[in-house]
Amino acid sequence: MPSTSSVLSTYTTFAASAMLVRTILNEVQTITNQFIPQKLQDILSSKLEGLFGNFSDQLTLIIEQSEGFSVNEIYQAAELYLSTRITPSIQQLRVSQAPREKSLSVTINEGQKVVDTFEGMQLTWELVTTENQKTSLDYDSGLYASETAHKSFHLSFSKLFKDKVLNKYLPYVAERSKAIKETKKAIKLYSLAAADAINLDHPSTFDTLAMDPVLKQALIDDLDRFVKRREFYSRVGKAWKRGYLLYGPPGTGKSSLIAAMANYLKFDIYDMELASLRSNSDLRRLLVSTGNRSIIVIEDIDCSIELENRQCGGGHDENNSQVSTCVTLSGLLNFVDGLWSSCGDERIIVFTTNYKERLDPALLRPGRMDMHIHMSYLTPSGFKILAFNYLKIKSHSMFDEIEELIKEVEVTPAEVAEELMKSEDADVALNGLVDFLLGKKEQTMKCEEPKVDEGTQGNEEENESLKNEEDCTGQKRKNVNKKKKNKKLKSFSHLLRLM
Ligand SMILES: Nc1ncnc2c1ncn2[C@@H]1O[C@H](COP(=O)(O)OP(=O)(O)OP(=O)(O)O)[C@@H](O)[C@H]1O
Ligand SMILES: [Mg+2]
Repeated sequence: MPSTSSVLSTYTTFAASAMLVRTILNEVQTITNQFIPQKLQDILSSKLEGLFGNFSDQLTLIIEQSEGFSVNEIYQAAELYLSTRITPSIQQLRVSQAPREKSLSVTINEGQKVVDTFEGMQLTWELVTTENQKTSLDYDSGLYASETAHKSFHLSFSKLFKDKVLNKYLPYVAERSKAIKETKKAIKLYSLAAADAINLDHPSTFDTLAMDPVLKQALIDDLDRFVKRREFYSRVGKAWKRGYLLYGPPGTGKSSLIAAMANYLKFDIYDMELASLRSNSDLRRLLVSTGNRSIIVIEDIDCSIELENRQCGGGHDENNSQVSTCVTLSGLLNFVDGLWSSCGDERIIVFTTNYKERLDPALLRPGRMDMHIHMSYLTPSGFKILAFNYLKIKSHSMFDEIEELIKEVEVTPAEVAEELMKSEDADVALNGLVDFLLGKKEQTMKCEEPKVDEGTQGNEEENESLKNEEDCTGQKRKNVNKKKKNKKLKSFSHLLRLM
């Protein structure tokens, strides 16, 4: 067995020769810079690197922006981390500000190097862009190619530190980026409609949300438990995921609740518009591309699944092979059960619907969605929250009257919010709200007039009464359908963009 000193001396000799080779390479570089055209220089230097590369004491880790279709979490972490490691030696920075972003985002530009130190190691980061990389997407219908610029970070350091970089430094970068993200509060909203994510700038929080206080607390506790239980999930062999089904009439705050959850957890939101996906494989591709610590939202699940019946069908692509043209329920369930479990960590999925009863029982089976949350019409305690949100008042002489009316009529938080926004003067706004509620009560009473007793009334009157009832239910249905129709155009992200 070689003695420690002989190993050391062999290593010293090796390191010395590596340094010598480096010096020679640098010299050659200086000479070639002066006399040889750039193209030839590149070829020569790559050949020389190839010849002597093995002697280099440097190791370079390539961190690609994406691996296949999935995002590379460490790339994203590095990008965020490096934005806090800008040193005076850097000559170019990339600065941007998206329309809804509050602050500038600063990143290093391609070709720029950032030198970082960590526990006695020196590490060099470089952003490298490769243009025109061909990507083939495997849709059910076949392949198609696209040309994209592909980015990667090259992280170089001494070969001696390989283990330390992999086991300590990179986890540190990931941890730091998580912390930076929390302080930046930059929650991203990804959707199919927009190529780039936008910052979620939705003001909804649990404090501003009017919902049953017990249910609200139960949900907050559930979320707290979920994010703390990394070890628990791995110990019991369960994927670290949680599913919520939000159901209730339009305007009761389902979308607002999702924004409140994202703001609370600092999770990004992925808005999946099932209607714009062509097939289950589109869905798979999209899901795999979602990041950790995110909320995946599928709004109006009843409408999305309805699509299956109306629009699903076979078709043929140019190669005459069968293609499916929509996402199916089973595709979705597969994802909830299986694929979902195998991609990533710390994810929440939220389905919303106006009609829980219309959902396929398969979706509601225990275990699929962990919590079913009913967003109901406004309650007196919910009204107090809205009054405080919109008018900054905690009490008012009209509160009792309003609360009584709220108990009698079905009114959504959205309707009340709209009334409260009409004036900054509390008296005016609350008076307007009372008129609105009285109008609603009158309409409800008209619709609920008792049915005539058989035999005591003439047929004509009976028919009139039935007609009246039909009008009311018909009207109710019509209203919901009208809202739904508008909603077809309105995804979660669309809604936020309009705000
Ligand atoms: N529970 C609530 N608390 C506070 N504000 C609410 C609540 N519900 C609705 N609002 C107000 O009404 C607006 C519309 O509500 P939201 O979009 O969250 O309803 P929704 O339940 O998602 O409706 P839909 O079923 O039509 O998608 C919100 O932007 C908010 O201003
Ligand atoms: Mg909604």
